[in-house]
Amino acid sequence: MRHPAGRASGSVRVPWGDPSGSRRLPRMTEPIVVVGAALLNGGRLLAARRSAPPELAGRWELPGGKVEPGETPEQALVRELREELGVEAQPAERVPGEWPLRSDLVLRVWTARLLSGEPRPLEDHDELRWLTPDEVWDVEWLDQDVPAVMETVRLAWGREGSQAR
Ligand SMILES: Nc1nc2c([nH]c(=O)n2[C@H]2C[C@H](O)[C@@H](COP(=O)(O)OP(=O)(O)OP(=O)(O)O)O2)c(=O)[nH]1
Repeated sequence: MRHPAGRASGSVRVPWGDPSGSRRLPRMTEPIVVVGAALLNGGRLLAARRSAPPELAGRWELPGGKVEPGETPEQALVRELREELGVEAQPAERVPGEWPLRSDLVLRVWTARLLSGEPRPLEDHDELRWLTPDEVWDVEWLDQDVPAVMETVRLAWGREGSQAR
């Protein structure tokens, strides 16, 4: 029996129903990288509250967005912070780890330094907060961001990212 996927994708050969007997496996697609900025200034971390889509609205995240083709994650971070917050920032250090967001998206985080401007929620967000280490768990982060924020806290402030509020 020929699998429907075999008909749908002309260029990818599947081992079943292939008269040439090719054993090439279907190509796996790489997830799109979403770069999150752990923007730090004066010992505080910037958190942004999403305004869309409805299933994410009201929850807090690290500002950023998808890396576009031909861009490095660091370039994407600078572009996204300019677009979303109207600031100039400089990426500093990669926060170790990566966190799946959906099957096709993965979150990677860099710390970043604010170079100029005062962040304003221009796109995708309706509120911003600069959080001290003691306030970092006062906002309701997106569930998938919690481990990323824990690692960020560890790297930036050298403490355990305990979720104790
Ligand atoms: N920026 C950002 N997005 C996150 C985080 N956590 C999380 O689940 N996401 C999700 C929300 C979105 O589905 C996706 C990022 O898309 P986006 O809408 O912010 O990125 P973008 O500006 O490049 O989007 P687009 O409208 O151009 O497609 O990742 C996070 O900490 N930061």
